[in-house]
Amino acid sequence: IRLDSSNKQNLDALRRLGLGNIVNLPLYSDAPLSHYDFIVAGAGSAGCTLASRLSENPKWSVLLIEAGGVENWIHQVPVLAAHLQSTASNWNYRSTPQRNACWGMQEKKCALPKGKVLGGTSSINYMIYNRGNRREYDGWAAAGNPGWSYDEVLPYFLRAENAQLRGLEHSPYHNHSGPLSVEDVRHRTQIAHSYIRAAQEAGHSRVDYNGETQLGVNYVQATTQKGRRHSAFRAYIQPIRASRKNLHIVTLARVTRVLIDNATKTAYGVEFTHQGRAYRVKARKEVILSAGAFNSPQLLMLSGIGPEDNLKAIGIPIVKALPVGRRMYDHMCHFGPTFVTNTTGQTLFSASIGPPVVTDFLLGRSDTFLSSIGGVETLTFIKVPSAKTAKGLPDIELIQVGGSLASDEGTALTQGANFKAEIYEKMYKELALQQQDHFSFLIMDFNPASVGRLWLHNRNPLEWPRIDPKYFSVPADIEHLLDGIKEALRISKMPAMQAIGTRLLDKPVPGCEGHKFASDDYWRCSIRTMSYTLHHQVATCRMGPESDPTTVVNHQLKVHGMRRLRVVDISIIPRPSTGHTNAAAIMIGEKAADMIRSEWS
Ligand SMILES: Cc1cc2nc3c(=O)[nH]c(=O)nc-3n(C[C@H](O)[C@H](O)[C@H](O)COP(=O)(O)OP(=O)(O)OC[C@H]3O[C@@H](n4cnc5c(N)ncnc54)[C@H](O)[C@@H]3O)c2cc1C
Repeated sequence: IRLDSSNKQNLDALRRLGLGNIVNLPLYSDAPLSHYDFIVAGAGSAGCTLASRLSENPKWSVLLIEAGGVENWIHQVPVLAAHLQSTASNWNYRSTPQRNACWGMQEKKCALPKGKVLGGTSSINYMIYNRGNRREYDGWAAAGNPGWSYDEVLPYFLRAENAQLRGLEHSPYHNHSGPLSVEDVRHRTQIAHSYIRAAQEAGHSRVDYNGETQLGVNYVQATTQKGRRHSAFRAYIQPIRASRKNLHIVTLARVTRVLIDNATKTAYGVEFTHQGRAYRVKARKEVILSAGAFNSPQLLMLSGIGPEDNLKAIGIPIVKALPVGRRMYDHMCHFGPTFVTNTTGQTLFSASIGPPVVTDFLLGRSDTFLSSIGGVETLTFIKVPSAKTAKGLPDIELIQVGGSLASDEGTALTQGANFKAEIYEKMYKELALQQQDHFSFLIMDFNPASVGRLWLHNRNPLEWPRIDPKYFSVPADIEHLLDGIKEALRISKMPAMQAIGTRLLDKPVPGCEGHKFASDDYWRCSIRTMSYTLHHQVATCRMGPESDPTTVVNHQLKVHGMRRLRVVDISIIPRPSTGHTNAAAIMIGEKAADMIRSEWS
């Protein structure tokens, strides 16, 4: 951004970046040199982790390039998670119009937010800390990825973690000395306590879902520190920024291409734009793409590495034909059902955030409702009759949230998800007007059969790739969510929930009024309408052996057929995961740092 007062667009961009961000920017914008040992493109969950670990070696120089700015204090207030989606810290992607999903969204386009800030998506996410199931990682290893079994990745989850979790002080599944703070959420509603009891009455055991067994229920674990967001930036970059002279960081800089010697298929640098100037910086050792599940594949394709037909169609010369972006999995959810209760003052409405709460939060109290991670309170991992996953592997997660679109009166959550205004108006507005206590579920499918894809529609590096997740293109995915909804309804009828007068919100979903309310067909319609992704897109640069024609990188995360080029972020995850993806991205950054260290030391 050039500070040109006559340029309205620039001023608008500055306004959206916010004052705190502008104040921080000079601290995180080094003048780039011509050469570094390692160049990391993208400073998100994985990129911050990797750059921080690589620069621990004082003999290595590392350049970290980030398209966005720097976090400010708003990012640190957990309850404001949804609001960050309407700031410049969000790339604000949209899917192509969906045939089978997102009917409740404007133009049937699902919102696909991604973090555009130092810290990446860890700086705008909902802070749920969840690693995934042992069987999942063992499956990665069995598919030709040595080194990625659960026993081999667990040390990297642990290396990252600084857990402050009550009752788990001596668990072998938690570490207390890593950079990333993981805590209990101190603010808990009476509804959450009742729900935990009810889930147990319904037969779900109380578990540490990051421990030995995942199936069961518990309060959420969060990547917060004393009740404030602890992003990859806060954990890995901020603490070492002043002392680590061999780590250079350039913010508001957009990588546009990897420089490749076509004869030897060797990556030797990157091109990027920064403050209106184009730069070429060279890497003595490696170029590493950590630009996330949409932008790492975009950068590969812009550099001539991708599907032949796509690149030919837009006139990019082929360096290496690979199925980049040809697969994309995601965790689609159903937003709802919502239940009202006869409690009072338990559900957070943004209108009730007054000066005393803000003062308490600023003074360091971590149990005010500003520390609530966007309202998420408990997680239940279940197996449903329609899914056919292996024994012990959950297929559905019930994410219980204090509130709904009513919590912020139809503003940030509604806009962030691209919901049509009528969804709030017809279903939720009355709850907001009456300040009626209530809670909702997000029912999430861990193992969807629908496979999406991503491609380039032109050569402009500043334009979005096209993203078609093809949600619910396999009808069985709807049946899994329907089973999940039925389980949520069953738990709502347990004595502990009935003791607080829990009843289903009976306002029909707009567009589904033709079906008998709460019948299976009504829920199927609701699933297609209130489709809400949890933004866990993976596999766009899928990891696997070169003999597998669906893969892009090998088990060392090196791009097949290329030299000195790796991808280190969640785009390498080979199949839909059984966890939320931030912890996995950080684990991937930690593990990649070890692999690179052992290769170059
Ligand atoms: C709204 C939301 C809520 C979520 N909630 C949770 C949650 O509660 N728990 C959880 O575990 N997961 C959650 N996730 C998912 C999780 O946060 C992400 O999967 C994870 O952070 C991805 O890490 P990454 O390193 O792969 O990519 P990112 O963190 O997205 O990092 C990519 C970085 O690269 C930068 N970049 C991209 N292109 C360029 C370029 N051309 N030049 C320079 N820089 C570039 C981006 O700006 C970004 O900073 C959520 C995601 C979203 C969107």
